[in-house]
Amino acid sequence: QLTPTFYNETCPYVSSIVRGVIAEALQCDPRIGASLIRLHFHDCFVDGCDGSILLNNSDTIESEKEAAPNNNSVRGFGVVDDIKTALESACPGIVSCADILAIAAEESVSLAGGPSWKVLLGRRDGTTANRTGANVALPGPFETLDVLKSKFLDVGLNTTDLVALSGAHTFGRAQCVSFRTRLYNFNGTGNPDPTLNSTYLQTLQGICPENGTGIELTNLDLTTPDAFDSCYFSNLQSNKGLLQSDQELFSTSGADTVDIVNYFSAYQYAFFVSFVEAMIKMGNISRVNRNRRTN
Ligand code: HEM
Ligand SMILES: [Ca+2]
Ligand SMILES: [Ca+2]
Repeated sequence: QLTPTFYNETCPYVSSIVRGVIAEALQCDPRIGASLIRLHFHDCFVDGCDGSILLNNSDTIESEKEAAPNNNSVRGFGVVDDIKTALESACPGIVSCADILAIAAEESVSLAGGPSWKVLLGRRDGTTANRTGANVALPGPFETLDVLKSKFLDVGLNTTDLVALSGAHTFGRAQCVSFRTRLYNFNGTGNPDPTLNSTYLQTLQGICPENGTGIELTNLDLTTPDAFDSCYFSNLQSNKGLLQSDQELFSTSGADTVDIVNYFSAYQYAFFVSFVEAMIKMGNISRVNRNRRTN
């Protein structure tokens, strides 16, 4: 059972140490907080929050880092190493890597102006990685809302959690490959995605030429790219979601997610409350409860 007081005796300053390293890294990399919360998400969805995403290839391990949703996309491992180094000097052998990712996610959100919360701690690091699991369980930007919902349900997260957690796209960047089909030939129609604002479409076409490399970067939230706020949801209301999976939350006709988007857009505080609740649920995903669900 996880508890916020897990390191009170053994590493009382763990959170401020993690925060300090991230604050330092943010000075030269305003994107790093976004990258860190994404690592926690991609860890927890695959065999629970056990640090599995951090393991490298070896004779016995096929890393998750090279699974399709992660390869050449997730980043921040150097800062995780820096955090680990700082903690090893303050409290050697105490803090698990899975807990480092959970604390780093919370500190990243609060440093970007979002909510802060008491992170539940006491996760154990696993010794195995699951590349196939990562390919199967992690959501993709071209998936339908129904598929996204079911991937979240598989790990015990409901539709409100899906919408709230998608709000993490209020900061960070994406590569053109993650949304370029929307700009030129959407679903083989030969036309752009009709749910994409036409001015924003032109901007994005300028950033992502049809025959470009696809690794060009742009902000997930065009309004406040580095601030953790509810602009992600107001963007969706004006058809300015970057990923197809973002815009679907608002543009899928008749979907129960539309009211939730409108609510989070109108009441940033409600978004923050639901986001915290969903982050705590996500941080509680364990391999055991996943097996129980899928057996
Ligand atoms: C709902 C399903 C989701 C899908 C389909 C999705 C997909 C993506 C994609 C395609 C990218 C850009 C990757 C790239 O181009 O390299 C991205 C970035 C990001 N995602 Fe998600 N995501 C989802 C949910 C989440 C959740 C639940 C969180 C965290 C709670 C999250 C946090 C982020 C962040 C912060 C970034 C930017 C990372 C950076 O700048 O390094 N996403 N996501
Ligand atoms: Ca994991
Ligand atoms: Ca923002």
